[in-house]
Amino acid sequence: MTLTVTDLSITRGGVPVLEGLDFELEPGKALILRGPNGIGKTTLLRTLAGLQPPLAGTIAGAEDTVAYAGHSDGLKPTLSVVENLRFWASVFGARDIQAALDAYGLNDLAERHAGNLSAGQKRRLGLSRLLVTGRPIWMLDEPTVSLDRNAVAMFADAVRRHLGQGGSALIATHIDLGLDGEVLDVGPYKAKPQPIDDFDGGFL
Ligand SMILES: Nc1ncnc2c1ncn2[C@@H]1O[C@H](COP(=O)(O)OP(=O)(O)OP(=O)(O)O)[C@@H](O)[C@H]1O
Repeated sequence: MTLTVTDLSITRGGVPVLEGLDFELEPGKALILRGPNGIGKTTLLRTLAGLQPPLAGTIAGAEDTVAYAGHSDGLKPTLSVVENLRFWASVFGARDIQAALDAYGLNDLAERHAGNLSAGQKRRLGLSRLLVTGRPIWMLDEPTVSLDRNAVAMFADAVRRHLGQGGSALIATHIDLGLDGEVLDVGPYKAKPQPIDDFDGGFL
C-alpha cells in the first residue's frame, strides 16, 4: 500500500504549522522526517495516523494500514511484558508475540510488570508492539529516545526486516539510524503567519 500525501496543511492547537506537503511513501521504503524542534513533525505524524484531521489536502492509503508509535509508549503498567503484547495482539488480531519478544531482547523480561521496566526497556516494549499490529505502514516519532546503542541496532534491524517484507516507515528522528531511506526535510513547508483580519487589526 502506497501512502500518498497531496497538498497537505496541518494545524496544532488551531495554529497552522506546515502547509503544501506533497510526498509518497512506497512499500519497502523508509522516509526520514527532519526539521528543527517545533516545526511540526509530531503534528504531521499524528495527522497521518488519523489522530487529528488535516486543515487541507488529502491523505490516501492510510486507512487501517498505519501503526503509530508516538512519544508515549502507551504501556499498561500493571500488566507484564507478555500480557501487554498479548493484549495488543488481540486488538490487532495477531497470534504470535514471540517474534516481538525476540526482536527487542524481551524474553528475560517477559514476566516483569511494564511499570517496573527501565525507560529504555519500556521503549523497547513499546516498539515491539509494532510487530504484532501486522500494519504495513509504521509512523515513528523519535523512536530511539532512551535506547542504548544495542537497542538502537535492534530497532534498525526491525525496520530493515519490515521494509524487506514490503512494509514502509516514516520516522521522525534527529539521529542517523544507518537506514537506507530518503530524507524529507519539512522546514521549507513551514506555514506562513496568518494575515491579521480587519477586526483584530483594529486593536493594533
Ligand atoms: N497542544 C498544543 N497546543 C498548541 N500548540 C502546540 C501543542 N502541542 C504542540 N504545539 C506547538 O505546535 C508546533 C509543532 O509542534 P510539534 O510537536 O509537531 O513539533 P516537532 O517538529 O515534532 O518538534 P520536536 O522536534 O521538538 O519534537 C510547536 O510550535 C509546538 O509548540
